[in-house]
Amino acid sequence: MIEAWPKSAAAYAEAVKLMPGGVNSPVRAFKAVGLTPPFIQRGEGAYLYDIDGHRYIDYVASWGPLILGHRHPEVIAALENTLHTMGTSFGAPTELENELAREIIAAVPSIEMVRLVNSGTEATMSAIRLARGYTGREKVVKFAGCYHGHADYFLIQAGSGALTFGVPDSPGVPAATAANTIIAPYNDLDTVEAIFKQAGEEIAAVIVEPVAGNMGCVPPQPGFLEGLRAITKHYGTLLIFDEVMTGFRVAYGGAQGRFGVRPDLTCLGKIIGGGLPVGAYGGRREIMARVAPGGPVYQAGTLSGNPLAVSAGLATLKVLKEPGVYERLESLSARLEKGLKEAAGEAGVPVTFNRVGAMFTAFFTPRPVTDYTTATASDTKAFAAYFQAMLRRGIYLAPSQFEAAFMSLAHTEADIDRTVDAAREAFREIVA
Ligand SMILES: N[C@H](C=O)CCC(=O)O
Repeated sequence: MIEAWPKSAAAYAEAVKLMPGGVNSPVRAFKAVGLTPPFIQRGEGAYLYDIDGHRYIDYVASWGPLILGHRHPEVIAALENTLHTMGTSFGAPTELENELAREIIAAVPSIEMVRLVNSGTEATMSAIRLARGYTGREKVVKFAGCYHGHADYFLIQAGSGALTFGVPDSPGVPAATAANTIIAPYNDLDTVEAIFKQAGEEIAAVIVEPVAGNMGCVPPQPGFLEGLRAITKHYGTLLIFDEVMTGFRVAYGGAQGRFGVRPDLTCLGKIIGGGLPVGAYGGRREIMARVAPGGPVYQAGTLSGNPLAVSAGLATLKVLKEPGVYERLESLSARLEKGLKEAAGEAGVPVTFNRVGAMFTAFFTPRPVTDYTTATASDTKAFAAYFQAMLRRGIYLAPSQFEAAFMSLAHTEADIDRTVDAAREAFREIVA
């Protein structure tokens, strides 16, 4: 049992003087769980080590990219090789970029051409600009609780850190910009149909997380993605899947591979950079051909396609293509799901467990969680108590109820069983 984090507390006290909230991304501040964060010294496999000498079983995985675990030997070898034989960045084409583009196009069913960028936010921003440029329309439909990065027109009923900190509609977003974003409840096709009946000819794109991960993990109801595909096709609107989280995670071909629905554009990030900053957007050739310099829709980036991120991504995808990888992730995740459900049940804690493959969330509510309203009904105080109890037992969860957790290939059955034992105690502690 971990009792104290004196070195982390000192580091955090200094950090808050240097950076807003002491962090470079809000959720890292641990405010929603009533703690200050442990400062990380290093990662190894499924484990994180903090500067106070504690080890944690990590279910954050740097918010998803580290599906192989920390410091995977093949990723490290690829990075070392690139560093020693190539360098860090040229701002000029490399064959490595061709290789990653080929790999993405082969894997993701709807992508015929792809552009690499530096983050998921860049990918979604660029996809929206392209959709607007392609259709000549301005309005965009997004779903309450979905998070597509922090561009102005996405910070409207946004999930993730924005929801965690109670700013799903951020100050600083011009009203005129917000007016072009139309919000619908996730998994609610009737509302989407009604929106299209009213304004269908003005809507450039519907953007959706095909499995929502930024209000906690919320799977699409049967028919939801298919319905979006049919409606958007009917109105000449582009369907954009934000697969920054789900790409190469819920299946090698992402959610579109798993559910068999093809969007017009897809946004990627996280796993395709193997833990380095990356993003990508891609889709049908005739749409992507509108991107500069082939077409008029402008988008650029100094570090886009840099060899380090690309080689870490390629090494990661190479391992993910090995036989049995997704079956292994499924079996580990199912074992954890079963154990946590049993532990919560034994303690009498009402928990709803949502999971798609190796991404999942335990919501502190007895009712099904299918959208923003049902996700935000989760008892965040109970979650915070559970989070603290788990952290003290060496289990590192996302410090917010409104984030998905991630399994990696580095986790073992023993790690899962240790996590379930910790959860059994944690559930008992929070009802005591
Ligand atoms: N849900 C976010 C990204 O996917 C969490 C990362 C962050 O906000 O720092």
